Amino acid sequence: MKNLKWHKQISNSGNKLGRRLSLGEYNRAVSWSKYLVSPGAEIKGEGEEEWSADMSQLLIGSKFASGRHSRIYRGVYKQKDVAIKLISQPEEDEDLAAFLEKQFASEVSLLLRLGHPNIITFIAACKKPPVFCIITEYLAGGSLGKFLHHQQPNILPLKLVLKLALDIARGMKYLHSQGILHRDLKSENLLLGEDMCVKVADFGISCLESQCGSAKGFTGTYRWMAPEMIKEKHHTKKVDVYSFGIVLWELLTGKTPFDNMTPEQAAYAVSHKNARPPLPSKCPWAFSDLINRCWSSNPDKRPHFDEIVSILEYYTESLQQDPEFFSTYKPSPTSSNTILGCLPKCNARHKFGACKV
Ligand SMILES: Nc1ncnc2c1ncn2[C@@H]1O[C@H](COP(=O)(O)OP(=O)(O)OP(=O)(O)O)[C@@H](O)[C@H]1O
Repeated sequence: MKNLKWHKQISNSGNKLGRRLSLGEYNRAVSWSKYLVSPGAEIKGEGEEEWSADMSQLLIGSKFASGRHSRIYRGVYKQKDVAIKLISQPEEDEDLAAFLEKQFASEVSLLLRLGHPNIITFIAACKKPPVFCIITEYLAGGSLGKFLHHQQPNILPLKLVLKLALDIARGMKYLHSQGILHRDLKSENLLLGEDMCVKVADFGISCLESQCGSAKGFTGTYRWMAPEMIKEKHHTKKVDVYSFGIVLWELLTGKTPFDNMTPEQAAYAVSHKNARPPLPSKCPWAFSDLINRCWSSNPDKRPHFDEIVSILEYYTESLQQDPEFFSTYKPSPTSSNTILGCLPKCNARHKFGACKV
């Protein structure tokens, strides 16, 4: 909170704080915020009382990121550092406006029911068409994608790769245990908090498994998207496991998947030619085996997150006992059975310290 220069206070009392804004910034801030400050009638829909933000308690700071249809601002809500996602409905495109409203409602209703150290914490939301806002905890480390792209390729210590992978897998295991599919798991939607704790974020296209429907007209991100989803076929929780395999590859390489292709070319190569990003030549077997299983073209062959968490915990425990674990660990013909057979005895425990809630 300390170093923030607030440029806008969104409350009934108007703009109280501020550095000088550039004209562009000022126009943008005003054009977005006028909807939030307008005193007009605010009709609360069903269940809205539960999450509706008290706007007099909200300070909006500077914009620090953008999504396809959103802008993300830093802010303070009830004395807590927060991130505020502002979504604005375009006036000229009714279909998109309706889609964004539906997406907002769905994201809020899913976020409301979640509570886990590896899932972003929802704080409140506001609905003042044509602008909606979602307030979540602010994660100072930014996205995992940004973090990885600032590293030299292939040099993240394996211990850190393991810790980050385990955080993500635990968040996803919890999400699936709640019957929710994320459907857009990628390094840009994974945020870094204190102590390099990773939290899963952006539930804009997530759904309850029972209500997901087909993937027709789907807007996920091709480079991370499972082949059955690209083909708009029936899909299950296993689409997230596929995306996790790609994220694991990103953690090991620090690269963007299929960076020599357009997203559409990547989608075609994955779904019609079974293409996958190349594994590094020195990739420890323990990781290459897990990645290959996760991004298998047959969803049934992909492990569940329960198993992924167990495997990663086993690796963590083994690495603590033997610093050479990754270079000495070799596959046996029944490799995955070997790991799983060992798990109850190993009773692997996470020693990196849990993320703070
Ligand atoms: N709570 C937060 N703390 C820190 N950074 C955040 C937070 N929420 C979002 N961001 C940043 O903003 C970016 C976009 O956020 P988010 O993915 O939620 O928006 P979006 O509109 O759904 O984007 P898209 O539709 O393009 O996926 C993230 O990649 C991240 O860098």
